[in-house]
Amino acid sequence: MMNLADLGRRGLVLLGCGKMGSALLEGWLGRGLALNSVWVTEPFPSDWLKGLAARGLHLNAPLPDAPAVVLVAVKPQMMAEALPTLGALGGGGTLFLTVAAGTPIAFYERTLGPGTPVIRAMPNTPAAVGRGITAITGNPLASEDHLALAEALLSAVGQVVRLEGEHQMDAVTALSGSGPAYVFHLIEALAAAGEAEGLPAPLAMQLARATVTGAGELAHRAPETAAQLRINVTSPGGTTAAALAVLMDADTGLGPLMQRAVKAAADRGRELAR
Ligand SMILES: NC(=O)C1=CN([C@@H]2O[C@H](COP(=O)(O)OP(=O)(O)OC[C@H]3O[C@@H](n4cnc5c(N)ncnc54)[C@H](OP(=O)(O)O)[C@@H]3O)[C@@H](O)[C@H]2O)C=CC1
Ligand SMILES: O=C(O)[C@@H]1CCC=N1
Repeated sequence: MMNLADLGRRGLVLLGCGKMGSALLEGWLGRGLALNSVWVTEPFPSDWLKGLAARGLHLNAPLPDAPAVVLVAVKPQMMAEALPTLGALGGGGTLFLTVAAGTPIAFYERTLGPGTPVIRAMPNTPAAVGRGITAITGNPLASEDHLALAEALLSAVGQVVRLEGEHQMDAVTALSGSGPAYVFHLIEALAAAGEAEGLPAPLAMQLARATVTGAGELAHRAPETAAQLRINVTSPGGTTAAALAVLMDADTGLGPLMQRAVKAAADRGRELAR
């Protein structure tokens, strides 16, 4: 694991520091990255960022000539406006690590110059509690050292997996990038169903939230497969089996519904890439 303090000499730049940029920065600072080795470009900085700036982080200040890494964490819709401001850093040994959904590596190469190492990463918001999962893939100029550096940076907020190539990125975005939202919606839907069965709203929400987070933690820690954990809950002829008959219906169950949802997200990723 690379020592984040090693980045201090050349510096690390964040272009955009909203939810995802902040989650990553918090993880890095927690692992010993020095505040004065971080430059953040962000039009509307949070109070948290302003507090860090008071303690040495460079906020909306002139950038170093050749930082080790630029993390790009603006929304894809802002990319065409934001990225060209860093054009001077392209092609000069700075690794561009981007978490933006949809925007293809070719866009960065066009904007920053073909000699620029680019790694595209797809994290997710459990990064905020160190339990994210991030998938990465790079252009041909991204060396093994660059990939290892990206892995070291991103492992500060959870697991990291390498993809076979960029062609897998839309599916990954639709599964793990957007996936936490599906789980949060499951909590909402479960609570609403409990209310429909007569429970008061606060109790239904407490039960639903604890059930989803508890089941998630069990899935995280237990050696069994998800299928076995499901079977462990299901008494023959009991209540769970009755619910699963609905949820596992081949036509109207959660399987085909989830396929439609994930396909919609992947299709949107492909649209954003155009
Ligand atoms: N949220 C998620 O679950 C995930 C997000 N991503 C990707 O991460 C990226 C960031 O998303 P997220 O953190 O949620 O979004 P946010 O809107 O929270 O963060 C984006 C930040 O970039 C800032 N910004 C806008 N224009 C510029 C500019 N010209 N220069 C510098 N900064 C600018 C925005 O400022 P302002 O608010 O003032 O406009 C904002 O603070 C996106 O590309 C998204 O696709 C990837 C995986 C998961
Ligand atoms: O909704 C989005 O576009 C981003 C990408 C993955 C999660 N959030």
